[in-house]
Amino acid sequence: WPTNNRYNARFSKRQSTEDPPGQPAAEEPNFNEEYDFVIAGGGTAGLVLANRLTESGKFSVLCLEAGSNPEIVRAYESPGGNQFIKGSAIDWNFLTTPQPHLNNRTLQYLRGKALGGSSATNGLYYARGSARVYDHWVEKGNPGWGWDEVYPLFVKSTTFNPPNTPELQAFDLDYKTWTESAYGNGPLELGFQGYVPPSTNGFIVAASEAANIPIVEDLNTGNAFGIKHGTATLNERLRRSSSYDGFYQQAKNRTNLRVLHYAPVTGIIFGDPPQNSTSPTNGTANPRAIGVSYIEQETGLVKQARARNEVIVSMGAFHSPQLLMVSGIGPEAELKKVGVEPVVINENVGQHLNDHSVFSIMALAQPNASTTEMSSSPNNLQIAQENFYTNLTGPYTAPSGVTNGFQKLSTEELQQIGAQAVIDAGLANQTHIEYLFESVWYPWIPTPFYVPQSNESYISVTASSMVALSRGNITLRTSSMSDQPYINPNYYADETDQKVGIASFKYLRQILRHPSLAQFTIGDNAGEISPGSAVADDDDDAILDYIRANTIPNWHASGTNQMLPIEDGGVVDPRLRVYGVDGLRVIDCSIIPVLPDVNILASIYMIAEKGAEMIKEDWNDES
Ligand SMILES: Cc1cc2nc3c(=O)[nH]c(=O)nc-3n(C[C@H](O)[C@H](O)[C@H](O)COP(=O)(O)OP(=O)(O)OC[C@H]3O[C@@H](n4cnc5c(N)ncnc54)[C@H](O)[C@@H]3O)c2cc1C
Repeated sequence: WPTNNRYNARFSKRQSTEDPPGQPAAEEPNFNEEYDFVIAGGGTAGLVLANRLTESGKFSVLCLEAGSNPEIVRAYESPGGNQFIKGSAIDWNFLTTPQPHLNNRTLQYLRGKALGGSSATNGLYYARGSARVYDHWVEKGNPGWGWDEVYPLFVKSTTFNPPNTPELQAFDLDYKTWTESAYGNGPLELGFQGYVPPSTNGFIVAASEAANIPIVEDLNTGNAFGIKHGTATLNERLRRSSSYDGFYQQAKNRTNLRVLHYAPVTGIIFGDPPQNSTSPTNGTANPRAIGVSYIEQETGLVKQARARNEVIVSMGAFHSPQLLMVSGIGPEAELKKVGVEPVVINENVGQHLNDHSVFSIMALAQPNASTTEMSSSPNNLQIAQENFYTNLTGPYTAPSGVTNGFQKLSTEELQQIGAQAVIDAGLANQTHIEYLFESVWYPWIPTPFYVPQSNESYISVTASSMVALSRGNITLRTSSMSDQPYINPNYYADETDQKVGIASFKYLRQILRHPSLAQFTIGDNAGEISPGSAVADDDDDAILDYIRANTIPNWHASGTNQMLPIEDGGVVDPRLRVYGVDGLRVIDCSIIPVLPDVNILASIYMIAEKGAEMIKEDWNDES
């Protein structure tokens, strides 16, 4: 990867005798502060790192977060309040580019903008992938990331709260099972949602019988194939446990940790390491990241923070590649487009965006089988909130859906539906489709077939391919971090994704029509109103049209700084170091080389735990 000397020309410290006669000395960064590590982004991964890197006391750490404290949108803490985060001050409110394979629709893309990042705003569902997922990462060129190596880190992050208190025991406990040894005593608290309507258990039985998904004790022990009530990031008072609530609260009073919110990072600074540096990469010819610039929004002042050891970028799948690119690390044409002088050309930065997406079938439901009514009037919401805050009862104690089942298709079935490419990609031996139950109308958009009415109740059954092969990208709008990048997930570009989508639609119908679930619906065809009878069971073209009209993200964007050999599309090596640069790692969802076969939050906690462990090894912290 070619480099140039921009970092030297702009920022290197030079002896005045070395400067050519008559030339001014090179501009030096005016560092305001100095730490061992500077973490750009105080989200899910960023706050795990902030905690782990300061626990022994050996290092000082600055962590910079663009957003606020999440408590400015208090609804973030409650399961029922999840519906009020979308469009609020703790979300980035991104839009994708028009999606060519989804009728050119522009999609809302949610992303947490606060300490805790997306762990403070997400759907609360916690799941580890199949062992095969991580072993696959190793096969792709990432030693050290196999299931046996990463499983202890999944365990380390978490504490499981059994439903032991009188309040939790008052809820229906069917299918709320767990394997005790799968959890440790870490800062991230897990437990079960509270109230769920009876249709939720109906869904579990229906999915197990109609889609051949076994009812299991736990999905977090290396076999993600099965169904039960999901583990949720909730404490025993059913308040959200995010990286802000767990990892940050545990570490915030340490004198060697400084965490700033309202402090957006604007660029990475390159230059020489400090003279007494003991960097493991000291003396290489690579440019070296020595700090970051940021805006301290509360004073309006621009600051530059020096990182004696390393800069760690943890800004998520969209902003992390954007920061690399505006700082000079990225595809040549992309940097040229906005006039950024290259530091390291790497064509892979911002590419290979991989995401899961969802679509649903909606049915008219009996009011007590749905939680739609809770949100249908301010009065109902007030009652639900009061019940939650005073005695931990009622529908506000649960998000509208964290009961998910994961289906594994046989090799024969994959071939029969036209998904040989899934097998070829090494994804045969994992789960293939996630089925989700929502006790409301979901996704929240109307479809071409039905507009949700304020006086009706709904349930939705949702499918998400866990083997999405389509790839999109993140590209620059301008050279400034103040402007959102272009986000193109490119859903359904790959024809195999279309085949898997059609197959999963057919299973959704079978699940909805199964008597265990259909009994809670109103009307013909198990209450199906979207798409309803206009789309016949065997009309694949009409099914695909429906999917194109109804798909939204499942919020698992990843891969834009893949951990892979550089010749295979990589941006970081297996120790999460950016190729061609010293003193710079990326540790967040952007490094994922192959998406897990479940929702990805648990894997981000694991990646951050592993990143912290590797940094401590490299900098001789033996704690
Ligand atoms: C709405 C939603 C629902 C989801 N539901 C689930 C779920 O139920 N289960 C599941 O497993 N996964 C879910 N996910 C996915 C999961 O939460 C994310 O993949 C994960 O939290 C990402 O972690 P991260 O550390 O990579 O990024 P984030 O947690 O997003 O952190 C990135 C941080 O960087 C900050 N940042 C950005 N730019 C700058 C800048 N210039 N300077 C400083 N800071 C900056 C951001 O504000 C943010 O705090 C969901 C995601 C969303 C958005």
